[in-house]
Amino acid sequence: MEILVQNLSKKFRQEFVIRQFNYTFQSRNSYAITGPNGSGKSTLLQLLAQFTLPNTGTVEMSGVDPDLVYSQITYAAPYVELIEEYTLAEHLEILSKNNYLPSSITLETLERFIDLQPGRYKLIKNYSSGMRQKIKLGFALLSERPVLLLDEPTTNFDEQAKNWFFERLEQQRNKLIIIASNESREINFCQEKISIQEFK
Ligand SMILES: Nc1ncnc2c1ncn2[C@@H]1O[C@H](COP(=O)(O)OP(=O)(O)OP(=O)(O)O)[C@@H](O)[C@H]1O
Repeated sequence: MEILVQNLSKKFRQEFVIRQFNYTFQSRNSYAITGPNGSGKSTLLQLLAQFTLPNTGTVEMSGVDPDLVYSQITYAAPYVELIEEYTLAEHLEILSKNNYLPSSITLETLERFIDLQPGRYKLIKNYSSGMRQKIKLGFALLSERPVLLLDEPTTNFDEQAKNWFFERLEQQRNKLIIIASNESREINFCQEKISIQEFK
């Protein structure tokens, strides 16, 4: 499977954030999107996930209906929020119903995977920011969708949480992984490096 991106451009007001981005992303490969703050890394991930529309260009996924590209993608980012007033179990129920997570994932599996103490009735807003980040990443890593988009995944993580994340990410090398980052360990995990500055 591959993602073919052709002539992708995005501007906000009159300013191009990304201009003429052409690239082919391959399954079983990993890509770091790098660039300074405000250079367009998150915008590129959002374009790939079809969260936002481009001004020009296309994103095609081999063998997938163009309107269903999003259904092949998992996406974890600081701005993709959990629902504060819901519990972990309620999130799990929604994500299973939407086929984001396999129905075989139980609350116990999830809590074990993300190393959390059982808390059936604990609301998301009562978890720390690092734990919430772990929950988001846990959902993305437990999904069986073939494309994994991660925006600054280990921001706010301590060393132990970073180790937790990279051990599990290593087991996902069969997916197509794209990480927007300026953090050396995240960049070094990836086989390919793409500087967003080349597409201005
Ligand atoms: N919805 C929007 N409306 C207007 N401008 C936007 C919008 N989204 C992003 N931008 C602008 O586009 C530019 C790129 O933002 P983006 O968040 O993609 O950068 P980034 O490289 O991910 O930054 P960071 O490293 O700080 O997370 C910025 O100048 C930002 O202000």
